[in-house]
Amino acid sequence: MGKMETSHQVASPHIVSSKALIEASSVSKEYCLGETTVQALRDITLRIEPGEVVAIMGPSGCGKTTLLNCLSGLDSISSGTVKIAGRDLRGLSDRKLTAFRAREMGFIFQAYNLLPVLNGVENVELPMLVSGISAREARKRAWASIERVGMRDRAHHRPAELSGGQRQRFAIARALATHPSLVWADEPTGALDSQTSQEILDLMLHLNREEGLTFVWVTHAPDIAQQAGRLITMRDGLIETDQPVDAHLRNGETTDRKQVQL
Ligand SMILES: Nc1ncnc2c1ncn2[C@@H]1O[C@H](COP(=O)(O)OP(=O)(O)OP(=O)(O)O)[C@@H](O)[C@H]1O
Repeated sequence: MGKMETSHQVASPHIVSSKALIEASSVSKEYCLGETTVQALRDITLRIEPGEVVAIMGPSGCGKTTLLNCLSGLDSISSGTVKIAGRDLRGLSDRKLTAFRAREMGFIFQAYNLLPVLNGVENVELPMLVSGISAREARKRAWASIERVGMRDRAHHRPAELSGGQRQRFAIARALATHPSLVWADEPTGALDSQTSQEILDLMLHLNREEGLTFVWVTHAPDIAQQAGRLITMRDGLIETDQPVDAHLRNGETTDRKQVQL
């Protein structure tokens, strides 16, 4: 499969591809714990277009991370269908799914997930080396990606020598290095102070505007969610609301950033 043809051309919300980037139909997920079954997702149907920034909020345990894991193919679903760029994930073998994910999606986590013994550039290139890209090409792409997040002068530092915001920039560089069209972010600023958190959000929003990258954020924070283009709220494994975020909220024209309520 070639690259998603939507990359780099859909920063404007006015350009809507006829093909959804993410299409979930009646997705359910159950976890079996001995005699007990946890119904983590119940019949979720959802469509996300290329170029969107979507925030998912909801109380602890409502299924946000499970939804992200199931939509991205990190976890299997119990029933339903998930298609990414028209590709049904269940039709892929484990090996093909891993390769598809590595090529087409980036992941950002609250805990950065950088390896402490590697410096910044080595952390960024590692997943590419693992997925079989040549050392020379991986290094080239890693530097290009580090450039995009403004971390060139920190690239030879190990994570312990970096601030939280700088670590997250390297994690974003790692997520972007394969030029995915879609980036999943689970509490991407959860470990950061509010100013650094805003810088990381601004970076992601810039990448969305300038390069058409699609972002799905899982977050607890209303002030982050209201900077997305669309807000999905969940409760008990269900989608409770799904609506655009008002433009005036998104542009920060209000002083009350708590207006997005669960
Ligand atoms: N691997 C697992 N095995 C069993 N149950 C699980 C597993 N992962 C999640 N669950 C359960 O599924 C439900 C949804 O969990 P999930 O982590 O998706 O919630 P969340 O909304 O992301 O929560 P939080 O905001 O606290 O991170 C919870 O009841 C949780 O206990």
